[in-house]
Amino acid sequence: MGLDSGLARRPRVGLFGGSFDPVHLAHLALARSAFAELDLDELRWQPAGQPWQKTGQTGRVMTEGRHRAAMIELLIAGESGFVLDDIELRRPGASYTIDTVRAVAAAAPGAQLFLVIGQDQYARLNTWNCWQELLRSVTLAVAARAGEAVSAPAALQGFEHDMVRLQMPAMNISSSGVRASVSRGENIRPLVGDAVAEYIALHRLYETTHEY
Ligand SMILES: Nc1ncnc2c1ncn2[C@@H]1O[C@H](COP(=O)(O)OP(=O)(O)OP(=O)(O)O)[C@@H](O)[C@H]1O
Ligand SMILES: O=C(O)c1ccc[n+]([C@@H]2O[C@H](COP(=O)([O-])O)[C@@H](O)[C@H]2O)c1
Repeated sequence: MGLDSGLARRPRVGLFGGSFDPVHLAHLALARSAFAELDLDELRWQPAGQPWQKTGQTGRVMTEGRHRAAMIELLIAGESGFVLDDIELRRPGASYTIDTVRAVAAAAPGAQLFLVIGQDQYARLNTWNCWQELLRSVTLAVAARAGEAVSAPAALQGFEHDMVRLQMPAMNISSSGVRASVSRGENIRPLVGDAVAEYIALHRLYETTHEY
């Protein structure tokens, strides 16, 4: 055993899950903020296969996973430390983050895991599957959303957990807003960047969306 073996730095891995339907520039800003502020070795973008809270009750149909993944690849091309991880697209059934965390932890024992989310998801984290185990397994990294400063929701108060506030200033961009803009024929380049806007136009995504 080497003299400094007890001092080895644990790999710091960020998990960034989302519907990403489509991915947009606030996602990129959030990922960059997390990567820099948390001193991550790697940030994994993990598009959800079946985001059950978005599809379950409403019956909303997600854009095919291959399109959502392709748009992420375009957006993160050239960003060092960012990887597309299709673990949730390959897993059948509802996408539960706890299953992903268990799988990543088993594959990378010793890694410190950071779960990157926006305040809207932090506010409802107690509705997630096995949320208490999840909170014991990761450090949350939370960003403000427009009109929603980072703040622990009442339902989590009294349940100790590690949480880091990200410094990223709130950005008023959402996937639902992008979908609505496309269906109105507006220019979405300022919301998603050129490459993703061109992909959406080429594949004629979101043109016939009726609910956002
Ligand atoms: N503008 C934003 N600022 C901070 N976090 C964001 C922003 N947009 C999305 N996120 C976070 O990114 C993650 C993935 O979000 P998601 O793919 O659902 O995008 P969305 O814009 O919230 O989508 P929708 O409008 O369809 O609900 C979530 O944790 C969400 O809170
Ligand atoms: O694990 C759960 O039960 C759970 C419930 C709601 C959301 N999530 C995850 O949170 C991430 C953001 O979700 P969304 O709906 O904002 O795209 C995405 O990876 C979802 O799979 C996870």
